[in-house]
Amino acid sequence: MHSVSNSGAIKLSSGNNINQKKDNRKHKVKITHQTPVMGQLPATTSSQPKVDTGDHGYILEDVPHLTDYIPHLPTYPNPLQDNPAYAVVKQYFVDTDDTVAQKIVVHANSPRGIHFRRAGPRQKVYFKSDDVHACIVTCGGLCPGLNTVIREIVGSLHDMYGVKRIEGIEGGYQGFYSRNTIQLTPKKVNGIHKRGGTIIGTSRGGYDNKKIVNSIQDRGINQVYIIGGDGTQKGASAIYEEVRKRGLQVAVVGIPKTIDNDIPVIDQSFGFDTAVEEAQRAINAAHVEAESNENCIGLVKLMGRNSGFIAMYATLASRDVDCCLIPESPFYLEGPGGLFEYIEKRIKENGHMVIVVAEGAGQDLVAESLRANDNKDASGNKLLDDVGLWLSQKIKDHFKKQTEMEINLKYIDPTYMIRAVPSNASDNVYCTLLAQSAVHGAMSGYTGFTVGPVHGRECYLPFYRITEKQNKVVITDRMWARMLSSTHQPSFLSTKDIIESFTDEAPPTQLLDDQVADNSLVTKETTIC
Ligand SMILES: Nc1ncnc2c1ncn2[C@@H]1O[C@H](COP(=O)(O)OP(=O)(O)O)[C@@H](O)[C@H]1O
Ligand SMILES: O=P(O)(O)OC[C@H]1O[C@](O)(COP(=O)(O)O)[C@@H](O)[C@@H]1O
Ligand SMILES: [Mg+2]
Repeated sequence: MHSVSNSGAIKLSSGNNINQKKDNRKHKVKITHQTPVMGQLPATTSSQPKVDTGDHGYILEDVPHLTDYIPHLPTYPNPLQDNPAYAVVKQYFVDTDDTVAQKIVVHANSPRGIHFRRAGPRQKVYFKSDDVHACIVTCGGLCPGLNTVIREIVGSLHDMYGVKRIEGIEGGYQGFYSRNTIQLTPKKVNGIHKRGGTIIGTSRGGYDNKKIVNSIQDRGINQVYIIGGDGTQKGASAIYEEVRKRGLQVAVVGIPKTIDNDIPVIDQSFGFDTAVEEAQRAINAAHVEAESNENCIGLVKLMGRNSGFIAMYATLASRDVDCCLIPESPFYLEGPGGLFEYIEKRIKENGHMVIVVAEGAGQDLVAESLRANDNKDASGNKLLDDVGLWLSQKIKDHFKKQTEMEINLKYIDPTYMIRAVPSNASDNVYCTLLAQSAVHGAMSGYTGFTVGPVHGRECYLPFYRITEKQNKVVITDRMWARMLSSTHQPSFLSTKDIIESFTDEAPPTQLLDDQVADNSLVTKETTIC
C-alpha cells in the first residue's frame, strides 16, 4: 500500500485504509492496491548501484547497508527509546520503508520516479554504544558551518547514543596517516559553532586510499564521518569500497560541503545561506563607493568556480546590483548588446553602477587575453585566472581609450572574508539536521552514503548521485530570469543560443525524466523555483 505525505515523503507499508482513502482523494491519483515489489534485485556487489523497483514506476535508489556484505550482524534496541527528550515525540523512529520522492512536481499520469531512503533514527541499531569508535575529518576549502557539523556529530553521538570515543582527524585526508588525532568531547566542541573555519583543520590533496583505510583499520575506527565537497565525496566513496572489500564493519558516511552550492540533488548545501548573507556586505560597500564617486563602478568578485549560485542569489537579494556575471552565462565585452555598451548606458543614466562577477565567469575570455593557464591545486582542481582583476583592467582600458567618459572603478574581492565567517542561525539549524541524520544512518548500519535534504526531507543518498555531476544555475530557468529582470542587464544570449542550450543538454526539470520530451513543459517547470 502506498501513502503520500504532504511533504512528498512516500511510505511503503501496510498502513491503514482510512489514510489510504484520504491520500487518494487529496492527490486525485488512482492508486492500485498492490504491494510494491521491494528487494527484487539481489544484494549488490561493491560499486553497483542498489536499486529497487515498485509499482507505477517507483524506483528506490538505495544506499548500502553493512549487512549487504556482513550478514547476520547482531542488532540492539535504539538507546533513543529511553531518552526523555524524545519520549513525547509521536512515532519518533522512521519507518524502514519511508522514502522521499526526488521530483515533487508531477502530472496525474506521471510514473512515481526516483526516491531516496528517508534519513532518521531506526528502531534497531547495529552498533553497541560502548563499541563505537568514531572519527570526523574535514577536507577541501573552508565553508561556514564546518564547526557546527563537527559539534553536532559529537553531540548526537554522545547525547543520543552514549558514544564516548570520537576522534578528529587533523588536517584533512592526509591526517589519517600523517598526523595525530584530537579527542572530541562535548566539552571540547562546546561553542565552536560560533567560530569560522574547522577546529580539526582541512587540506587539499594528500588522498591515499590504502593508507587511509589502513589507518582506520589499525585504529579500530568503525564509524567515519567525512565532511567535504565533490572531491572529498569521491574519496569517501573509494574509502567505502576498500572498507567493503576488506569486509570491515565500518560505516562510511559523507556530509556534503560546498560553499558554491554546486552539489546536485540536495536542496542546498550548508554555508551557502551564510555566504549569500555575507556577500551583501561586499555588495553594499561597492554600492556606497559607487554612489559617492562620480561615474563610479563598484565591482565585486564572489565565489563560484563552476556554478554562479552565490552571485545570483546575492544579486537578487541586494537589488543594488546592475549586472551579474556567472560561469553558466557566457558574456562578451565589445559591440552591440555587450557589457561595455551596457556599462556606458548605466553610467549615463545613473552616474554609477555595481557589477557582481562570479570567479568562474568569463574564463574563456580571460584565457584569450592572458597566457594559457593549466595550473591545478593539490586536489587537481583547475586554478582559475582572476576574472575580477582582468575585468577591472578591461573596463578601465576601454573607457580610457574608446570614450570621452572618465570612470572610477573600485574592485572588492571578499572571497576569504566570506568563507571564514561562522555559519548563520539558519545554517546552524541545517548543520544540526545533517549531523543528526548522518549519525542515525551510521548507527542503523547504513554505509557508503551521504546525507542531505531533498524537498526539505533529510535523505540518505548513494555517493554516485552527488558526485556524477555538478549543480549549475540553469539560465533558461525562471530564477535566472528573475535575476535578469531585477538588474535589467542584457542576457548576452541570442535566440540561437537559447535554442542551442536546449538541444545541447535538456535542462533539469521537476518532471520525471521520461516526461521531458516537450520543451514547453521544461521551461515552465524547472528545479529552482
Ligand atoms: N577523485 C577523487 N578521488 C579521491 N579523492 C579525491 C578526489 N578528488 C579530490 N579528492 C580528495 O578530496 C579532498 C578534497 O578535495 P578538494 O577538491 O580539494 O575539495 P572538495 O572536497 O571541496 O571538492 C582532497 O584531499 C583531495 O585529494
Ligand atoms: O583558495 P582555495 O582554498 O583553494 O579555495 C578556493 C575555492 O574554494 C571555493 O571557495 C569553493 O570550495 P568548495 O566548493 O569546495 O566549498 C571556490 O569558490 C574557490 O575557488
Ligand atoms: Mg570540489
